Amino acid sequence: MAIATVTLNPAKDRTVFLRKFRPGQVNRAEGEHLAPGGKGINVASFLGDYGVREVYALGLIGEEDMGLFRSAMEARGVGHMFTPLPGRVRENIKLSDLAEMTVTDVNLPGPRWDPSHLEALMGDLKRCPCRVVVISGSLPPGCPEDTVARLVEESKRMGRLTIVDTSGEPLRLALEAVPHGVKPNLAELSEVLRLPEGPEGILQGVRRLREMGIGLVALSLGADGAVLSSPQGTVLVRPPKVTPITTVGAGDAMVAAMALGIHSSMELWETARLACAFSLCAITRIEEPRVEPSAVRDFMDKIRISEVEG
Ligand SMILES: O=P(O)(O)OC[C@@]1(O)O[C@H](CO)[C@@H](O)[C@@H]1O
Repeated sequence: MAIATVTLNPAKDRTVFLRKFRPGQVNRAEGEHLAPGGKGINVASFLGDYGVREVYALGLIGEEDMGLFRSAMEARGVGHMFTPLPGRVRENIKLSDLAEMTVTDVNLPGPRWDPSHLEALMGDLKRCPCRVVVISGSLPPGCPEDTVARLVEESKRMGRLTIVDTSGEPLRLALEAVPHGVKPNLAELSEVLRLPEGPEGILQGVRRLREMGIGLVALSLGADGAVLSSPQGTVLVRPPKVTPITTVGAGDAMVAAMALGIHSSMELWETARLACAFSLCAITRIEEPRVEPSAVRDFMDKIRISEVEG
């Protein structure tokens, strides 16, 4: 049985490399890179890059860009069941400052949709022969805020295990539907749970998610790594120092590893190590394939894991 990813608001990511980003001034680019993206699309791509078979990408795709998204999936052996929308997919701009090693995201809202498109996507999800469903990213304008929660409930009714990666009110509502897994970053979780600052906030956030009944929690902490928690315990996973080329997709790579961990019944520590290695691959390489098995193996040896009092 397969892993499916659902992207309600995909994007074409245009990364623009700048020697130094100067807000309010004329910036001349050193180069650019354009790739089909959106959180669930990235998760499916990374799984395909890693050689996972039986991955399906589902989502609402502007029909003028359908060819680009289909061929990106096919090149990685990823199946697709895309619902066409009129027009194009939004283009998100990622300003990569090579001096500071930071990325400034300018994410557009995305195209209009109507309820019939969502029903079509629900139909595809029902037909998709999957066991794990990843629902990732923002919602297009006007899409009801409980859409992710509805997808979680529907998937659970079909006996599937869901992972959610979204933010704001859609995340709060999705948590009430109790997905199997969730991967917020600290800012996203603090916004929803109103956590205290510092290490206490991190541990409290993880504990509260687990108390809600969520089986696998991954709280991403940027360059500091991540805390992962399941009934097997709670671990802090720390990456080695690397020079990132982009941060776009770092969280999606972590979600891809979580999906694989759940799908293959991995131990918590194994999932944590894989999640960190996937993420390191995604930030150190922008050309495809971004998550190569040999690079994952190399990073795995350099990652430190410690148990944390949950
Ligand atoms: O606007 P959203 O849906 O929250 O995020 C969209 C996005 O920033 O997420 C991916 C990286 O995680 C990119 O491919 C894409 O541009």
